[in-house]
Amino acid sequence: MEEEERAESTVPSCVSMKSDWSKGHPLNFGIGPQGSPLKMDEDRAESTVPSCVSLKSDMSKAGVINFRSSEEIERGEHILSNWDQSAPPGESSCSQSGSRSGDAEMKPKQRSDLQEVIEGHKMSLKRRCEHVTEGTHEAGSGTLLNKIYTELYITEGQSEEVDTQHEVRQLERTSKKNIQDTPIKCQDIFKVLSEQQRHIRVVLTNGVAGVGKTFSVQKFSLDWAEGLENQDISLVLLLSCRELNLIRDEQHSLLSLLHVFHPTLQKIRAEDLTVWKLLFIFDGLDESRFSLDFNKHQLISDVTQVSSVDVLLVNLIQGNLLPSALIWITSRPAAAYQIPPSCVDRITEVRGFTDSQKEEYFRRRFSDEDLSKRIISHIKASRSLHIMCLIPVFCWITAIVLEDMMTRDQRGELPQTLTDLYSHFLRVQIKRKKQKYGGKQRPEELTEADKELLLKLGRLAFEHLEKGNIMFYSEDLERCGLDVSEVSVYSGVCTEIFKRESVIFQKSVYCFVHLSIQEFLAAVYMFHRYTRKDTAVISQFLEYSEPVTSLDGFLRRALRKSLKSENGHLDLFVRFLHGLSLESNQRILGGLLDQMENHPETIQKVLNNLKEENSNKISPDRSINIFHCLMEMKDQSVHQEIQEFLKSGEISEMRLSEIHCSALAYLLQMSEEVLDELDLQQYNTSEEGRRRLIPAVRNCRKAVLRRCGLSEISCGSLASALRSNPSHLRVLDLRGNQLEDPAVKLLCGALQDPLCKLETLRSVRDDPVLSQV
Ligand SMILES: Nc1ncnc2c1ncn2[C@@H]1O[C@H](COP(=O)(O)OP(=O)(O)OP(=O)(O)O)[C@@H](O)[C@H]1O
Repeated sequence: MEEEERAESTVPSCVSMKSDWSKGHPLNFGIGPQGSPLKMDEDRAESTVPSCVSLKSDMSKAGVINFRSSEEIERGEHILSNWDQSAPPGESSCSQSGSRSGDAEMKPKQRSDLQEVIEGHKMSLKRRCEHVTEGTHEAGSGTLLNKIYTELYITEGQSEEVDTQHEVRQLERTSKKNIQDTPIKCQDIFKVLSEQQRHIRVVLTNGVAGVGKTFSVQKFSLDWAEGLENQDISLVLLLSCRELNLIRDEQHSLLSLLHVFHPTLQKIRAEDLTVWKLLFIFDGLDESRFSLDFNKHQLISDVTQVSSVDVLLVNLIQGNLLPSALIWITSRPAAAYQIPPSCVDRITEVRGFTDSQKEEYFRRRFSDEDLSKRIISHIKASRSLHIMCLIPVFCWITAIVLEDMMTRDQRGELPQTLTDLYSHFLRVQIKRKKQKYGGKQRPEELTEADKELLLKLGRLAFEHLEKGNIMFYSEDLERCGLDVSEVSVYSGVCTEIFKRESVIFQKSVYCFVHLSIQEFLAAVYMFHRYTRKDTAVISQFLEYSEPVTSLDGFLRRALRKSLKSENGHLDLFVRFLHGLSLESNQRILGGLLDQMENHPETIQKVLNNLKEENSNKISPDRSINIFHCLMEMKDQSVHQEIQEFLKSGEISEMRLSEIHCSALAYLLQMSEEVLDELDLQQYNTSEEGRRRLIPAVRNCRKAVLRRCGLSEISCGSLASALRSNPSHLRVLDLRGNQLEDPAVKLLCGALQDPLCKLETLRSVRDDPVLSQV
């Protein structure tokens, strides 16, 4: 890959998910001249495209958790400790722990037994947290967390509106969050840091997919288990929500639940729990399949009282059960609303890596200093990659791909789009598998058996993506024709694609290492079905009975289906699907997909369809994904035209199509400059085009949306913009719109939100409700 080439690299971005995965904005805003709506820094003038991330996924890819049986633990792991129960002074913020109050009444034998239990637990927790599956070449040999763990940028407070939108968009917005919130270190998460703060009992940590929430709780737990931090806490009890799902239908007491998930604690008695200072960590609330009802539930205050898991959780969080226990919940933003703010003493947000932390990550990851330097300079040269690397999981994927490209003899072009990046990623995984097993073919070549296996994984990925599932059981695998033992071998080798997550009660749970990988494999599978003319699968997916015969027809219907999804769970998938239609990406996949001979006219048709797609009934926020699909197909025309438009400074001169408006909305929204005024009437475009500009309201001080024919759907977008944080909007002019009741309700809700900082609202004259707000 040539240096020059890289500096020009464009695209995108990426990731999704329920994902709430990501935020980059690689688009080139640098060119706003004086008088254009944007004022931009010169050094950004060369930047190109966007980035992005998605994922609802709810899967993080931290280490495999192996629950060991209590017999195992009893057999060999009693550590007679010299652990000092007296906590180092000043470590904790928790005034009400009462943690050791019962110790005085304990007999020495009892106390030493308990110390033993705690030491055993520490050892087991250490074992669980010290290795992660990140980037390992060898099956089963996880990397040491401490070797690769890089400090993350975590802040106190919440910067983004909590909504249920797709993670891709959340990530995209994240990239421009202002960096003025107070940073907080992971180990200080329960500490009182200012005089205004009171005792911190419940902490809620938000963050988009892949941003490092699981890594943070693992690091916190490891430091505690190794005796380094937070030693005033007697027991750290790490419970991942995806594992709690496994006992969703069972009845448990809090005590028996702990025995199930932490067999080392078998000897613990109910009274121990009430006198010790405990910390419960619930990692990945977004992955939980139970619904927490804080208003109406059974009251539980006894750790031996049996109930359902969700009721136990609600009582713990509300403080009815073990009121002095500390609670740390992590979640993607879309699910965090489940916890009422009144129960939460501190909200933090993991925001990923700052620029210097990104570099630190690559330095830690590669012992070869020269290689890490080259990788860092490559990433810096490509604005889109650099922005994507704000999210650690993309650092990881980028590191794997670039390491491979740079250590290979023949060097290809640096990945420009997400599909490029993920295709390379899959190819590297395949190669690793080959290197491990040897074989006659060149490492890149796939055997028929490999293809078959990957496509079955793709089917699993697709079928469950549609249903919103990210965890699978053996039965699910079998239903897709996957042999569980085969998958174990495969996942053992390609640990970065698919893994066995945990084993509880002899039941294995599997998942893809990240939702974006599930989305990518799902797209590979669907594209393969298309090339094989599998009308049954295609029609079922598209919910369309007529056979789809052309590539452009297939992609158009897939796009429409994705736009219909309320939470955008197919957005990244459909972006990948468009990217996979390019021969260049099919080639990277080394024969996994049948190489299609696409006539340039067909590709042109697909591009035209994207540019002309009518999104009348689609939220303007969602319409931006159409522009991302275009970028995924490496079509720069719309992007360039918008750059020209911004450069010209004559905003009312050029006629803007709807896709131009989505591109512009994206650029304005992601710009680091806040626009003084956005007046939709100034743009020479259709009514629909004007509506597509609404997402840009997020990044301006005054928005004039007069006579725009605002519908309920566009008001939904507007309401979300009003709630965004930081909120720049002070003046909103809505005159000349006939708003229906549901639209007014949406706006009223947003106007009452504490995040909304609006000072002046010029509303519809004959809409008394809105004018009163
Ligand atoms: N602090 C860190 N240092 C180094 N790598 C990190 C760090 N945080 C995250 N990563 C990388 O990003 C990946 C995803 O991180 P993690 O699983 O913690 O994200 P998450 O926020 O829990 O995501 P999800 O919401 O999808 O579960 C990790 O497997 C690792 O490769």
